[in-house]
Amino acid sequence: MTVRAPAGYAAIVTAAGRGTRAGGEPKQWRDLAGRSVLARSLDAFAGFGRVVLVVHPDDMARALRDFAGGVTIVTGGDTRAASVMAGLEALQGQATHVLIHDGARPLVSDAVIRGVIDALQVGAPAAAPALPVTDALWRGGDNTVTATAPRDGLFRAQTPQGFALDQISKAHRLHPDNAADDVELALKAGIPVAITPGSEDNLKITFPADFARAERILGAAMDIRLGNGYDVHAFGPGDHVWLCGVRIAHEAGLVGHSDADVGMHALTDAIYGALAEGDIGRHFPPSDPQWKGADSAIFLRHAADLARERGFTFGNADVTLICEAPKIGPHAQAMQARLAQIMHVDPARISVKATTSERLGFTGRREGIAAIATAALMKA
Ligand SMILES: Nc1ccn([C@@H]2O[C@H](COP(=O)(O)OP(=O)(O)OP(=O)(O)O)[C@@H](O)[C@H]2O)c(=O)n1
Ligand SMILES: C[C@](O)(CO)[C@H](O)COP(=O)(O)O
Repeated sequence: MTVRAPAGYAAIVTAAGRGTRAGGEPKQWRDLAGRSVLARSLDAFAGFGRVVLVVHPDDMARALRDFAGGVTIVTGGDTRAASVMAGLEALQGQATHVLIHDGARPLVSDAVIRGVIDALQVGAPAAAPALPVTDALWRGGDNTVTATAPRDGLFRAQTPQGFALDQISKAHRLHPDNAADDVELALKAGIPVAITPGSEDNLKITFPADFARAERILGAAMDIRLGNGYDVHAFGPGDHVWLCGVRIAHEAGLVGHSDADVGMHALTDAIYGALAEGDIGRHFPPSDPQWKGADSAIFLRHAADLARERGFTFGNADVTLICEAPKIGPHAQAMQARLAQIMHVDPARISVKATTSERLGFTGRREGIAAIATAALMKA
C-alpha cells in the first residue's frame, strides 16, 4: 500500500549528498536487498501527485535513466539546505503542501508519512516525525564521561518533514544557512512544528553498518518465494537440441509442441510455481497452434516479467539438466548468459549444471532429457 496524498501535496526527496560517512559509491545509489536505496525512498511517495527528486549533477544521467517519467528531477547544491531550496523552487505554484524526505531513509513507512499528513490536515502549520530519546545522555571526551545530561523533552528527528509550501519556501529564503533539517529553519522563521510518531525502522543510512541494519529490517519483512519446476522431453528425429536457449548439435532432436527446450521449461515452471501461477501449460496451452515450434524464451520472459510486475526480484535460479548426452559442460556458461539475458538478471544469479543418471531409467537409456529447476524470488 502507498499513501494517497491529498490534492495539493507534493514531496521532495533529497539525494544530492555524497555520503562521505558511509563511504564508497554515494549511499542512495547503492543496492539494498535488490533495489537501490533511492528507489525504495521514492517508492514511499508514489501516491503523491508531484514528486521532485534532487540529485547531484554527477548523478543526473542515472537519475534520468532510473526515474524519468514519474518524478521531476533537479540538481541540488553543496548543502542539504541548498538542495531542498532547489526542490522548493521547482515546486513553486504547483502545490500547497510539501513533505521533504531524505533519499537516504529508504524504510520510511506509510504510517510515518500518514502521521505527518494527518497533522497538517488538522491545521498544524508544520509537522515532522521524531522518536523520544530513551537512553541516558552523557557528555564525554577522551573516552571518558564528563557529565550527564537530562533527556526529558529530547527527540531524535526524522523525515519526511511537512510544511505549507509558501511558509517553508520563505523560511529557506530568509535563512539560507546550512541547517541540519527543515524544522530548524521553520523554527528560525517562527513556524511551530508538531511532532508526529517516528519509527525505529525509519533509519537514515549514514555509516557503513547502516546497510546491514536496513537489510536486517527488510529481511524481517521480506516476502521470499521458492518455486520448483520439472520437465521431460523425448528424443526424436533431428540434428540438434535447444537447451537453456542454446542450440547444440546432436544426433537427435527433442520432441515437443514448442522448441522443446526442457531446461527453460523447468525454469519457467519454477518461477510460475514461486508466484503460485500454475505452469507453462496454463499460460501457453499446448492446444493453441500459435505456440507450435515457439522459442521458449517467450515463456521464460513472460514468467520473469510477471514476477517483476508483482514487485519481486530474483534471488537466484538453478537449473539441472539430466542426460547422458549431449555434453552440457562446454555450453553451460552460454546457457547461463542466455537465461540471464532473457530474465534481465545478473548472470551471477543463474546456475546451469548437468548430471547423468548413471545409465539408469529413461535418461540413462538416452530416450530423452529431464530438467529440474529452482527459482528464489524476493520482495521487501
Ligand atoms: N548537498 C546535499 C547534502 C545532502 N543531501 C541529502 O540529504 C539527505 C541527508 O543527508 P546526509 O545523510 O548528511 O547525506 P550526505 O550528505 O550524503 O552524507 P555525508 O554527510 O556522510 O556526506 C541525504 O539523502 C542526502 O543525499 C542533499 O540532497 N544535498
Ligand atoms: C533531516 C535529517 O535526516 C534529520 O535527522 C538530516 O538529514 C540529518 O542529517 P545529518 O547530516 O546526518 O545531521
